[in-house]
Amino acid sequence: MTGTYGPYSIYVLGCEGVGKTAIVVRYLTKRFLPEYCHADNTVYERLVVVDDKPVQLKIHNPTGKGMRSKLQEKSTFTKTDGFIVAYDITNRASFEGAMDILDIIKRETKSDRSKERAPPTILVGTKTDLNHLRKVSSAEAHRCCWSYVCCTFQECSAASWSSEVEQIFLSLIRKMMEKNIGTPKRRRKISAGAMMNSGMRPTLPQVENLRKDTIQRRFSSLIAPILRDRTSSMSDDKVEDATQMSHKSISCFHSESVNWKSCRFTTVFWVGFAGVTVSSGIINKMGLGGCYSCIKYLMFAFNFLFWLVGCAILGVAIWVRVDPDFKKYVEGNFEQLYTGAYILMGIGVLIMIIGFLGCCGAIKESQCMLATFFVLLFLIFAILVAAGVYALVQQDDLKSEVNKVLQGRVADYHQNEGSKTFMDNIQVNFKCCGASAGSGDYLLTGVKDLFGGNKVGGIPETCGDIVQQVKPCTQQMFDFLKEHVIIIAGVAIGIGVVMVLGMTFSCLLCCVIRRAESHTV
Ligand SMILES: Nc1nc2c(ncn2[C@@H]2O[C@H](COP(=O)(O)OP(=O)(O)OP(=O)(O)O)[C@@H](O)[C@H]2O)c(=O)[nH]1
Repeated sequence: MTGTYGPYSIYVLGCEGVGKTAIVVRYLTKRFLPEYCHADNTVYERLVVVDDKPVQLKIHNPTGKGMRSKLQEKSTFTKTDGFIVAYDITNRASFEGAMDILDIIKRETKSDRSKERAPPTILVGTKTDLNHLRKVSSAEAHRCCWSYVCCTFQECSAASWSSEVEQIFLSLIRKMMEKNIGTPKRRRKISAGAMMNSGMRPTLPQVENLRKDTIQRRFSSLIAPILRDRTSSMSDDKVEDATQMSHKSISCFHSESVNWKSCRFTTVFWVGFAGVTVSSGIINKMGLGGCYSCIKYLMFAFNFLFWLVGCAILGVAIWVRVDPDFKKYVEGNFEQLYTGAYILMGIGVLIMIIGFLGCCGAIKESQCMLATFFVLLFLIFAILVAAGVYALVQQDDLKSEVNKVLQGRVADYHQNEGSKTFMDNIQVNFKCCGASAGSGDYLLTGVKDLFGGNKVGGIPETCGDIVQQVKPCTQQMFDFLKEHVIIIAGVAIGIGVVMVLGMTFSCLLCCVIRRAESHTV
């Protein structure tokens, strides 16, 4: 490090509430506080290192209130080396305000300096974590920025990424250094001692005060309702104790030199409190930020898959209904399969509709679509749970129904080719015979002979050997289900979890959208 560059004077300008303080504090402390209280025209002085060179900065952060009149002061432009002009991407008026400020900078700096000496300016779109509420596109801001001398454009979120904010300051500082403002004429080597004497401290008293102020204000507003709530059932002297303790703890922060030892217990308490309140505040103010986008795209991907599954089910159902080979097997024998195909078509279409609502609802951030998605998913979930419970409770009824169907097919086995194919398939696949009495079921079947007697049709070959012949198909089929109950339960739980996740995400997304909308109004 050869010497210190600067001091460079940077003005951070923009309308009220666009997040000027947030980006300055983010750059200087790498932190984001959801609320800031600061005096007008706060100046932060800091020594930073850029590309191995020490650079002294003076960052001016006037409040957005009455920005126009502040810009009438000529000194703002003559003594400034670089500008950051901020607007809130979710607030169009703040963008127009930023354009006005750029106009004023353009006008004022042209009269003071040559074009080449115009101070580097960065137009910054803030709060990109609220992208879903964006009112100013990056392309438009880029276009507008081009018409100003030495103006570049960047976007950032002080709430989410400190690196974006750092990049903004770094590029501005580099530009100021490139322009040689402050070097070598204004460059001076500043020793640590000289720095202390001149009042330029590497620490940040303003930021410390700001943080202390913010914490105090937040604590005061927090403690009031809590104390009110906690003390409502206390005796008078206990109320007095509690009030004194809270005052004592707050006064720890008020005192000029904080005596951490004497405030040990209360400090621990408040630090915990601060953690909870600051993090909940961040979540509230950020509209969930990156997490929100993550849920949004997860929701989209999940529902796109859901939609594809719906398409596949519909496709299979249509194929079952129209395929000529399948028709040969089904017609006259197992017409119920067609009913099944129609049911599958309905399920496929329903899944496609739900997937479509979920996809569009997530991408378009439509509360209406997301709510419909939630209601439909909830209905299906309820129906499936009810059907599952019914199947478990009414197992015996179900068994007798299946048995009836099989007995009908066994009775028809020797007369109807369809019933024969049907039973043969079941008997081969489940290694069983007949419906409820094994091969005995076939002894009662057959066609009447010429003399009117019962002609025994015989036991089908597909009933296999003597061991298989004693296994009735109804029992075998239910045993199969019992053996595979873990897999069936796993699949059912998997489907349930996916549905519950879908419902939770859609609810969460709806809440975030609603909260973010109310946050910007
Ligand atoms: N979601 C989100 N909120 C932000 C961001 N930056 C600032 N805010 C919020 O915007 C509000 C205003 O931020 P400030 O930094 O005080 O804005 P300012 O431009 O300094 O305001 P003035 O000094 O009044 O002109 C605060 O509630 C911040 O929490 C951001 O990147 N994302």
